[in-house]
Amino acid sequence: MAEKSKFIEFVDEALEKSQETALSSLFFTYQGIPYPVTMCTFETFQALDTFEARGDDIVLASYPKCGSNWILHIVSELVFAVSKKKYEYPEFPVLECGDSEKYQRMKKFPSPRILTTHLHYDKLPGSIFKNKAKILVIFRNPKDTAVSFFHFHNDVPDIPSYSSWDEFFGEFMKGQVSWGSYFDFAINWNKHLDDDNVKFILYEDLKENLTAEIKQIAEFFGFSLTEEQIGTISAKSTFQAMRAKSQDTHGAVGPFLFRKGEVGDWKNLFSETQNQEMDEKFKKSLAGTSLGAKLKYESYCQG
Ligand SMILES: Nc1ncnc2c1ncn2[C@@H]1O[C@H](COP(=O)(O)OS(=O)(=O)O)[C@@H](OP(=O)(O)O)[C@H]1O
Repeated sequence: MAEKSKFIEFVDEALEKSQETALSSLFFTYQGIPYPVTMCTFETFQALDTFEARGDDIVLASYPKCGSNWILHIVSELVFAVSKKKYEYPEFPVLECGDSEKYQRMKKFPSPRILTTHLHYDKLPGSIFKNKAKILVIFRNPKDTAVSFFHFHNDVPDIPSYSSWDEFFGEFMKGQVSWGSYFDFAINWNKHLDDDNVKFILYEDLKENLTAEIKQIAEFFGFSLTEEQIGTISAKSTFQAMRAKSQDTHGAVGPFLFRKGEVGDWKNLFSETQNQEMDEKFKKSLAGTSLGAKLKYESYCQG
């Protein structure tokens, strides 16, 4: 049997810890943001300051459930296409997850290193900016994000469940979920989406025109690929293709992580009152901002 990847090894350990963790003790707070004790530690956050980014690191930033694994797959395939070397994850790719020694080990990893993160913009290690690593940030509409987050908790047998969608919705709106508030995350990123070395993409655009978006991602990272190569990567990056392989790539959690992959699933769970509450929150926090426009809220969250 093939050796377990670092990715699956880490996920399996987190699931094991989750079995013994009640929802009420799932989170610890670091610098005002709740994180799951099953994946993050205080010591690792302290050690994060020692992380030395490189100019050729590839940083993939997102709030949970916005398509992090999707862009990780796409970018890994792009790296593979240009280097002809399969990108192996020497560590669990989420920068802030794992033991506190990981940043020392990472010093030895060859470039380009692909790092994913759910950290809010102002919590990212300063060396990422100082050394001008490129950051691809993916956003998804907040209603589908919340629904995906809820299902992940309640569908994966070992992860602590909420008593109901209504309970989860309340916690999501308060930002009392892993990696904190979607809206704070968005507000934090809003001013930086047009910064040098930052590229914004929208889950819904990726869904609508995968090939064109992959081309743009390749251009952003300076990867030169033929139309044919882009087409091949696009075919391998559809929801169906990724879900079919999810057990091999992500272990037991795979089929739960690649759950539905649709736009508009929120219509199956949101009540009218919840719709109004989120629309109001969006209006107060993001409407009229650059990110607010980029999210195309009216198209994806209303009607
Ligand atoms: N290829 C492709 N096409 C469309 N949608 C996709 C794809 N890959 C992942 N996904 C969907 O992304 C959701 C999981 O998001 P993340 O990978 O960010 O999750 S995590 O925060 O890292 O756990 C989760 O959304 P839901 O299906 O709505 O739950 C995944 O299905």
